[in-house]
Amino acid sequence: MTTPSGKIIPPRQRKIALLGSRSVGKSSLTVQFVDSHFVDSYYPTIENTFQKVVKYKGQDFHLDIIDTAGQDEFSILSSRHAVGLHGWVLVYSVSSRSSFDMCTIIREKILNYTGRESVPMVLVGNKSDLAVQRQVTREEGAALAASWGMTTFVESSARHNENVSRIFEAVVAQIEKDMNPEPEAPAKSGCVVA
Ligand SMILES: Nc1nc2c(ncn2[C@@H]2O[C@H](COP(=O)(O)OP(=O)(O)OP(=O)(O)O)[C@@H](O)[C@H]2O)c(=O)[nH]1
Repeated sequence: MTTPSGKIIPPRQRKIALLGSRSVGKSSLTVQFVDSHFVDSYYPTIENTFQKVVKYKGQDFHLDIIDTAGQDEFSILSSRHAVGLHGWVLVYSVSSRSSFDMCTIIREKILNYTGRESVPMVLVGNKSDLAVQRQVTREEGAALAASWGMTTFVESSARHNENVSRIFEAVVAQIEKDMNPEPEAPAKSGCVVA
């Protein structure tokens, strides 16, 4: 990419991790985003890294997307999933109350590792197509995201490719905001719900 004056703008490298309980759809969201298809079968992930180039505000971003193993309350979050990363996607399934509760635990661990009060992060309620099995309302998801000061909350369906790219756009936007804060911008309250 070049500026109007011909100067080459190098792509920005950004590292993002998807974290959440087992079987919430972390791999499915990643594969849908990177390879545009849905995998119906379930293979527990150990860890995979995917690459994709996205454009945000005219700038190319090379994303390293780390699809992590599902967490439970006893798993020890690896420092590799907290330190040296730029952004995080916390995923739960709207059909699993325990996976929703797990997001709070994982967020605490990330904040502890990074020593920060907030980090670029997007909360995602996946499997929004499972209407009958729903255990967590959209309002509860949005309220949790807002209580953490997040500006975006996304409900997605990897199965139907709904709001999948929005998740990654939102996390890139959060990262850029975090790295280039606008001191003059008036503080906005509220959370955009997708
Ligand atoms: N109905 C529905 N099923 C989904 C959706 N996303 C994932 N699944 C299914 O849920 C199961 C688990 O999906 P994965 O993507 O493997 O979940 P994961 O979070 O990566 O699982 P771990 O590797 O154990 O952490 C698979 O059978 C998927 O087909 C979705 O949006 N809707």
